[in-house]
Amino acid sequence: MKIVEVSHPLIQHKLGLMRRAGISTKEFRELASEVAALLTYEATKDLETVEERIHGWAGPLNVHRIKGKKITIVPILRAGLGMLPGVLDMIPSAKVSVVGVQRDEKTLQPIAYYEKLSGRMDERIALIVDPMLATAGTLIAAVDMLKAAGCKRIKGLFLVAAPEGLARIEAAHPDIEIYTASVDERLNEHGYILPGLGDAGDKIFGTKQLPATH
Ligand SMILES: O=P(O)(O)OC[C@H]1O[C@H](OP(=O)(O)OP(=O)(O)O)[C@H](O)[C@@H]1O
Ligand SMILES: O=c1cc[nH]c(=O)[nH]1
Ligand SMILES: [Mg+2]
Repeated sequence: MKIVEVSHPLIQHKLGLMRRAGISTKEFRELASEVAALLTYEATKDLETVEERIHGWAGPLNVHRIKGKKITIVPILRAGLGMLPGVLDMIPSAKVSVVGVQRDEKTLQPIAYYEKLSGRMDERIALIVDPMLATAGTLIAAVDMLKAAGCKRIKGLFLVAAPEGLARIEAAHPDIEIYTASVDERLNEHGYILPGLGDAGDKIFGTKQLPATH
């Protein structure tokens, strides 16, 4: 399976900022989107283009445009929405297919609860976006949905991935490609990535439950 850990200095710098304890919702959100844009640049390097003859300011010339039905971005609710603006900045005309999968906090099993896909999924490249690839239960459920809809070419963009999850997705769906800003050390006993980012969804949406002060 193609796994690309994108070690560009800009990505590493921004990911380092995201790892600080106490980061604000605003800053985490901005950085998630910025890293997503940079991961998109890397993940779309191999897109095929076709030549087209146009009239330029100094006369006719050949230019390149992306071939075929192009891309559908697939944010996994909720946290994947935090990466969507950055991906759309790079591919403004992309269709968006929304998938809802939530991990049961006790069993860590994925629960699929929503699906609204673009048309002609069989002709599109799907770019799944989700900040965290932990046990990979969520990703496997999302890829199952996309393949059931006819999707043949799937890439996943993650801010951070755990080695355990990468091994599981490779066993389940070796034909997809993974792009991540970091392959971290491991999962803890609650299925959180270490050193990781903590709960990415809570940080993007500002829903972190603070301990009671009385
Ligand atoms: O690889 P896994 O072990 O399945 O875990 C990763 C999933 O967990 C988080 O979502 P969460 O279930 O917290 O939902 P949320 O986005 O609504 O917060 C994260 O955004 C991934 O979707
Ligand atoms: O570390 C993790 C694992 C799953 N979901 C998160 O938000 N963070
Ligand atoms: Mg969450």
